[in-house]
Amino acid sequence: MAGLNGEPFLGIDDNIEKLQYNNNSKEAIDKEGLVVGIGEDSSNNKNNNQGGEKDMAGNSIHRSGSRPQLDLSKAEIQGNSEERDPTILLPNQTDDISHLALDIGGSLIKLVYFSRHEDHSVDDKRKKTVKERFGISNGNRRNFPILGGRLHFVKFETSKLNECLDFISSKQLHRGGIDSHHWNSEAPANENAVIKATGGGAYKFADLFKERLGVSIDKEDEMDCLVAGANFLLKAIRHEAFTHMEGHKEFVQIDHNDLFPYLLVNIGSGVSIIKVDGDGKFQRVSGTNVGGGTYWGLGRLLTKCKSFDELLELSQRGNNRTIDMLVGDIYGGMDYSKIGLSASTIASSFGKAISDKKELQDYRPEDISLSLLRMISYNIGQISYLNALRFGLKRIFFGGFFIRGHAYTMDTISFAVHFWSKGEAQAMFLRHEGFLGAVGAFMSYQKHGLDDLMVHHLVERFPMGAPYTGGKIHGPPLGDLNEKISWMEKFVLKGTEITAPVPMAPPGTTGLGGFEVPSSRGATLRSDASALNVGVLHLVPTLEVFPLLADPKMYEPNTIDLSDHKELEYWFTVLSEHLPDLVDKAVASEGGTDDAKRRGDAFARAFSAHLARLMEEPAAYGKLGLANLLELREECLREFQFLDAYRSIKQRENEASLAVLPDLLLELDHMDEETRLLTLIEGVLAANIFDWGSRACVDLYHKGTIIEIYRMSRNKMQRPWRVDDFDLFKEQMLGSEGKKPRPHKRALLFVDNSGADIVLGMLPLARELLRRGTEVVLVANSLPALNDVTAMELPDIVAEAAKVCLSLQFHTNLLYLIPKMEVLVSQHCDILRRAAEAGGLLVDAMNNNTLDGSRGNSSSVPLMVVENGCGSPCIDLRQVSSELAAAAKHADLVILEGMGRALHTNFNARFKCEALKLAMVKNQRLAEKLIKGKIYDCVCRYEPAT
Ligand SMILES: Nc1ncnc2c1ncn2[C@@H]1O[C@H](COP(=O)(O)OP(=O)(O)O)[C@@H](O)[C@H]1O
Ligand SMILES: CC(C)(COP(=O)(O)O)[C@@H](O)C(=O)NCCC(=O)O
Ligand SMILES: [Mn+2]
Repeated sequence: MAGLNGEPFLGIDDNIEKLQYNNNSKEAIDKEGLVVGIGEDSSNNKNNNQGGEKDMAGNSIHRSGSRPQLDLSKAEIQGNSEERDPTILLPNQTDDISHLALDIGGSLIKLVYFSRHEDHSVDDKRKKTVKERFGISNGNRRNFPILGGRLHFVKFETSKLNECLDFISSKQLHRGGIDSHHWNSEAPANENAVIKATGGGAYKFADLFKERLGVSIDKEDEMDCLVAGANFLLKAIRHEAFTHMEGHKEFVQIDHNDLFPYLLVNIGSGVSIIKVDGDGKFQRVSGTNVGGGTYWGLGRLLTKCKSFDELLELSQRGNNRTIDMLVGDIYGGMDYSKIGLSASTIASSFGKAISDKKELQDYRPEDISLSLLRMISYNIGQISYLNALRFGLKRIFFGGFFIRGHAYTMDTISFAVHFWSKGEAQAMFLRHEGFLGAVGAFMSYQKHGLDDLMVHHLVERFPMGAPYTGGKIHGPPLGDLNEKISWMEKFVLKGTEITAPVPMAPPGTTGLGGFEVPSSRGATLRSDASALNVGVLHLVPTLEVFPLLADPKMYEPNTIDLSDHKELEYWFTVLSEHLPDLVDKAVASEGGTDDAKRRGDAFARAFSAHLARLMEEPAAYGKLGLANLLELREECLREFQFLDAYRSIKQRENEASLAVLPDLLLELDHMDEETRLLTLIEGVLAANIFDWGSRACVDLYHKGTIIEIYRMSRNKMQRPWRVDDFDLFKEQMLGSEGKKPRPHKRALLFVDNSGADIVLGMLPLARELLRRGTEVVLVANSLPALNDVTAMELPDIVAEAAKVCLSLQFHTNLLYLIPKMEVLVSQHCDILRRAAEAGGLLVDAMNNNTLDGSRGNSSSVPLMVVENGCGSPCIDLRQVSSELAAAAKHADLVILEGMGRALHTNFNARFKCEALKLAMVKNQRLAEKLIKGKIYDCVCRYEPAT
């Protein structure tokens, strides 16, 4: 069979080396015109497919029965009431809802505010068809304004209330938010605007709020709010709670059904100790007046520090032995081992200050600060333990801003709890430490329905520039991109502040109740502004857990453990080295303008800053996996408005691949079933080489045209592959000993890259499944990531593929050469078109292109496209789109393709149905680690249903 340029298309080519290294000649380029390369593309085809419909799926964490959630009066069904979930109109459900809640404490004001997503989602034909087919409707979308938005966390010093008021006013948060579409600057201020607030300041400053902002404060009980906030965060945020012992931070998986009872210790200015038995069920069992205010207040007097952070920073260079009286001081350097006290145990905090003839100025402020910090932390830990003991509680969660993510503080508290409970009780900390009350106040808005959200509905993102607005203000993303870029530019001049490490306390305990001095790693404490441990919470109620996961509770998306520091270092280097090239592509994708260059620079700085931050503190943003890093990079690009950096590369590769698709299909159709299946799988593996995220591959692309590289890759496809379950898969598909198995009912194909990968790899495989009578659902990204194909792009690609196949029927040259092919062609070339039509993919694209005029063959099994809900090269199957979840319901085969989706993530995932994982390993280290192989080895892993 003749392929491109008369060469056998799939046949073994013994000139691999030549193709690989010598064929980048001008001639080769001109002949095929298909050189893989960077192209400038000034087209502004920005596909932003974010946001979308909300489907509450009916699962809820908790509903507090007494709270009216919706005003249902005069509700009526809109449209067809026969529909499964018809749209319900709620005329009396008002949207005049406040988007802000406050916790005004003795030291700090905490703000939680909401901003709406800009809804760019277009309900294109594909989406409509998918919705109809899978019975997804907007009807059960709860009409809550809170759905499809973001929660931001900000704090101010209470003494600077004016800054806080300015902030609220500048963002118009008391009026619904300046970035909300529903707010209109011309609209008159709502006379009756009310904002929920808790903490003493809600009483103390109510008049000031009325005066300055014209809003009334609706006061919520502080304890109610603390508990509601803690319960929500513990249930809804995956990596909220962690332990911190001897410098080691570990996230704790909270079992939602086994959360209560627990002890909540909130260390603010003062300390509240609360026994929590359930939602809204709690009792404040104790407290202490020796808390965060004590440390800051006493510390300020004794050291003359100007800020809390300065005081904390001092402690890192302190030595408490100069001030504290140790057991050894009393026992002449010996342990008091009979009662388990080492010589270094503090017998009396500040005890040495009595015997010395020294004055305050004779002590180092560093030592004073450390002594004080240790005294207060240890004391709180001990009191907490005693209360846990009183009620037989094993778990103690610590919140409040006294903790401030500071390693030594947490280690001291943990030590006290561990020591006194003899390891029976466990101290845990919360990432949103000081925001519990504010979150609780926000939840007290009856209409937000926040407490219906579950873990998989929330996505936390860490936008750059988030905490840097207006100097001292911490938390919110800079609204305006320009502002953000300027900030990034200024930051470069300022040096390394943002990347300054958070000191980690090294192992320093004696195990006997003593505590050594923390030897700080960084000389400075990371300024609070850059201690970005809390991101922006995106509320995406359409997300669902992939229903085919065998055991969602045990599921861990990441394959590689980045808690191994060597591993972390390696991947950081890979990502850093890839950055210049990525910036080039991104800038080119936006036309290479000055504005694009400026954004490109800012993106590079922002992403580098993230990397530096995570290198110092890998768990800063929650548990870190490779998938998170790769997603962070894509998010960061989007933040600087690079919506599709590889747009033109993808286009070029698609065109090149579509041009040779007919030849490939003809060859395939000429084969017997068994050879064809093997050739198809080979094809998928070979075409996975087109990966612009892999350094090695990108180097390769400079050595040949797309088709040359594809051929070379194919020719290297010798079995057995490094992981080779092909025979098992073949048996499932074709049977053995004459027994034909039933074809799969529906296959989900998680596709990866554009170009050859989708066109010459996955589409032919899809076509084979369709030919066998299996419905095929192509699962593709919702948003661009590297050169991955998106769900939005797929219908056009499928339409083009169907078109070129169809043209085959009229390819007289071919028919002349192989007369028998005529029959074959007319039987099979139509498969893609008919299936795509049945799947609703061709409505627009193919209207005028059907050559034989026959349309709408509904007897064909459908080929469909669903979006996966993500914009990353990897996929976390705990958070997928409702489309995908719906499509999965009747699927009995899952095919995951590519390194990101089948290796970095999901390599170990188990499914309720059969699964095939296909990828080429395009990274030497991963090949060694994962499959004890080498770069360009292939994985074909088949797993029966579990
Ligand atoms: N930037 C800061 N300014 C003042 N205090 C801070 C700061 N960061 C952390 N803290 C500590 O946090 C405590 C306040 O914690 P928080 O949970 O906000 O309680 P409150 O509601 O009483 O203000 C302070 O007493 C202090 O110990
Ligand atoms: C980002 C990727 C997972 C994409 O691979 P794909 O899923 O397209 O097969 C991969 O390119 C990757 O891991 N790149 C970094 C490693 C490297 O440059 O070698
Ligand atoms: Mn990819």
